[in-house]
Amino acid sequence: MADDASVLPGVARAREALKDVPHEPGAKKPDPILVADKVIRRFGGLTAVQVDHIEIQRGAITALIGPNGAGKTTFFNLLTGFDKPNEGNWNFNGKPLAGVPPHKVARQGMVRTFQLTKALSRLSVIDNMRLGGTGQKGESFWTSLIPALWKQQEQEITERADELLARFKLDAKREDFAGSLSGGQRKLLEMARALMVQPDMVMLDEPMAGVNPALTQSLLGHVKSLREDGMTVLFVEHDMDMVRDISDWVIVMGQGEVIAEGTPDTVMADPRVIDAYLGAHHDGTAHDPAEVAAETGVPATPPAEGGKTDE
Ligand SMILES: Nc1ncnc2c1ncn2[C@@H]1O[C@H](COP(=O)(O)OP(=O)(O)OP(=O)(O)O)[C@@H](O)[C@H]1O
Repeated sequence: MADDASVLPGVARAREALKDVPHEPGAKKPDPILVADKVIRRFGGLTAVQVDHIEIQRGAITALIGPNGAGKTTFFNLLTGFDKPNEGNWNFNGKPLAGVPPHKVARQGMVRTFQLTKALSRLSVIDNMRLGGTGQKGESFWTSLIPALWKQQEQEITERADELLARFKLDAKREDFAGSLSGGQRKLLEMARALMVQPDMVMLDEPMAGVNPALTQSLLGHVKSLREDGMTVLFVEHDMDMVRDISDWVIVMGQGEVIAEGTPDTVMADPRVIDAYLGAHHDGTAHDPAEVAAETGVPATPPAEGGKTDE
């Protein structure tokens, strides 16, 4: 667990709330912001997602991990309305969200970022931010008809965008094309843009991918600050250092299902998790367990008895 657990109130709150939750797939949480049931997504003969039950604790940082192809991104796409399940239901803040399109999901307070950033490269940084602010909670048809109202709203959107750019240290890049930013700066821009809708929950798909080490700490700091601001964070990540550093809870997917849940330490020592990571490499390509361990942070040594070896 991170050392800061004793100093940051958001961390202490989240960990206290989760301390008696059983370490088992589908575990019930004391105050879930998101509850999903029997979510299935098939692509032809392949069942990419088959999640029986999942709960995400409000105000905590939850990591969703699992080997390549486990269904993490597909599950994100389903929850946020970018894809449709064959079956399944989920509630966010007590309201059913299945079948709701992405912009309405965002209005309900659930936003996401993408593995490959979606910043519009030929728009300036500030315009990317402003776009993130359209369709806000409270914006109505009538507002759009009355110039004084939409001008006021436009001004509020720009003010909020500038505040966020300052917070994410992108204010110096305000007028630059988003396309000129580094990979890490784009990740920051995407996170900042997601906050334009003042969400309750932020879903980050591989926030560390392509980020150079100079920006890593800053990105981690921003994710932690979301929790301190009372937001819920759910993120997909392969970087196990990041998972260990910032997560209050970890959910593991393997072949579309939730196979384990718990605190970072217990999950990473769980034989089922180690198996899933090593098993995922039983695909005909040669993989050295040590290499897998280096990539995933999951120890290379399989359990002494009954564990799979990567032969
Ligand atoms: N649009 C699609 N059409 C067909 N198959 C798909 C589609 N999207 C995903 N899949 C398949 O569904 C499975 C789950 O993929 P998904 O991208 O959700 O996994 P993931 O856990 O996010 O992997 P990664 O960590 O590599 O991003 C994979 O076998 C993938 O090939």
